[in-house]
Amino acid sequence: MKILSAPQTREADAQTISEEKIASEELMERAARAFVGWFENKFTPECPVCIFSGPGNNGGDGLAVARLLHQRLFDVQLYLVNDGGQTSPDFQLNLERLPHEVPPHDITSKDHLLAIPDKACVIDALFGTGLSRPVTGLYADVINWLNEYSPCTVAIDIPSGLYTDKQTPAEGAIVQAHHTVSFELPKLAFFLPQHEQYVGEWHTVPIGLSPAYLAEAKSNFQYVTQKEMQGLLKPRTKFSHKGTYGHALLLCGGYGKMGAAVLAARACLRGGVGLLTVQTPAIGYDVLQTAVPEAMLIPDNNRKHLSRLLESMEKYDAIGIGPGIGTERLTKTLLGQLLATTDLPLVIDADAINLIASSEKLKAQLPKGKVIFTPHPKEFERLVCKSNNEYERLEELREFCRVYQCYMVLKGSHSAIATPEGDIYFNTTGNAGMATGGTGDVLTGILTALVAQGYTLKEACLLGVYLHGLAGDLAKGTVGEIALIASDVIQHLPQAFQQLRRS
Ligand SMILES: NC(=O)C1=CN([C@@H]2O[C@H](COP(=O)(O)OP(=O)(O)OC[C@H]3O[C@@H](n4cnc5c(N)ncnc54)[C@H](O)[C@@H]3O)[C@@H](O)[C@H]2O)[C@@H](O)CC1
Ligand SMILES: Nc1ncnc2c1ncn2[C@@H]1O[C@H](COP(=O)(O)OP(=O)(O)O)[C@@H](O)[C@H]1O
Ligand SMILES: [K+]
Repeated sequence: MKILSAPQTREADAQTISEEKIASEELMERAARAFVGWFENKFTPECPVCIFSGPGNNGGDGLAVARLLHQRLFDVQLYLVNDGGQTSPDFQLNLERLPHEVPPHDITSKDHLLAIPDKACVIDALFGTGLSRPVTGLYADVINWLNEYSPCTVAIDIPSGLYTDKQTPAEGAIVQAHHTVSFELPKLAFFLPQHEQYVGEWHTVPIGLSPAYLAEAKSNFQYVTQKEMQGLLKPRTKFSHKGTYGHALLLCGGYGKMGAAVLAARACLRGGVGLLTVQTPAIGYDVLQTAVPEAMLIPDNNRKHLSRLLESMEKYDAIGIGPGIGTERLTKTLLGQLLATTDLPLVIDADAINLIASSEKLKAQLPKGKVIFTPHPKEFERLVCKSNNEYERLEELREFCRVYQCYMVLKGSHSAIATPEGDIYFNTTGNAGMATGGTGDVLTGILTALVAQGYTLKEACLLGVYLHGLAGDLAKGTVGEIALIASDVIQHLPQAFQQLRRS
């Protein structure tokens, strides 16, 4: 699903209004109703509501929400914050529609701010996507005060003060919301870790924006939905056999890190691969044969580290390399030989990324259109560069994938999947329980399995990252976030496949 920029959001609103031949106030009413529908599911009328409206249409939403919540028996206090600027026509209209039981209180100085009741919910309707400069002055005073005293803040559309799709200047105040309820689509800002403290949990509510506009809009940024992923999942056919589902080769494990190989191998098998061969250092032989009996094993000549490239790779369909391999010279040489000689698709993770990051020669050998990198932010920094902020990092991610014609999964809360064409897809599954050693090795196994089964590299990235997060979410359902370990993710992968198939 596309993520729109702030100007595109305005265009989408305008096109909807013109196609449906409705007044803009009607779209605002729809938006307010959608917000109130969400709000009523979350809060009961016992909870007092304090609404802070700014001068534009976001403020107008706040006014319409005040009227609708009052009709639904909520106790509403309404504050109009204005430093003397003009208000929008739809703001004015909704001001006139307010029932007399909801008298607006003007806030033109911070001295006008009144204490917020203990159990109240604050609705932030100061600014939305029309924010045109960093928030300072009176508005910043109100925002700072809310951030200090509001027990619970719900932002309409976007936390006030936060830029929709670019870096917010440091001097601007930003609302720290507990929930953000965005109209129709999430904003790019919601996917970036630096904004967690502002956005809180985000939700979207449909307001019926023009499907034609959404279909035609050009955006390099998308987010992954369950429906799209369901469409990618290939069925297993009746007369298929293990050869149908590909033969994966994993090069992984090292002294003290055989667990990484076990996790990657188990995940690869649970990822549906037909056959799996694992090449590990010789000390891993017993470990793997015992822990993963379904996998075939090729012990390396070297006891502790991978050192020898297999003579023939013909029978394999995909190679995954990296988990637990370390950064020994021998292993670096092997990696160089692999990059120079193979024409198989490669999933490159962990120390294999670090080895490539340390060598321009290895970078130059990367085969075009054949590689998926799966760095976490630190590995990304080594492989690509350090960034000043997360918008810059997204641009560097796109540029790297364009130059090297590779795919990359930049792992995190919303892992970003980048393609050589310059598109970035944000994942929407997963949870903080997955922030534990070994979950990345599991992802490498899953991606290698999907590529070996014939999914394109892009499909494998999208589907693999989604399923990995979904398995993590299902694991959270049984063991919770705190105790979750990487093996739990593998254990819930079967359920993740089944859930996606059924949904
Ligand atoms: N018809 C529409 O266009 C719809 C708009 N909707 C709402 O409208 C919002 C966008 O409304 P607007 O475009 O009116 O913009 P906003 O309400 O976000 O803000 C614009 C107003 O704030 C002022 N302003 C901007 N930055 C400021 C700053 N840093 N300090 C002080 N004043 C500042 C502008 O001069 C203008 O008066 C959306 O986020 C959404 O909440 C929804 O009601 C859906 C329909
Ligand atoms: N807060 C989080 N929310 C969702 N997913 C997360 C979170 N933290 C980590 N993950 C996921 O867990 C995995 C961690 O990978 P990585 O850091 O490489 O771990 P390791 O190297 O220990 O295997 C990634 O797929 C990442 O997206
Ligand atoms: K807002």
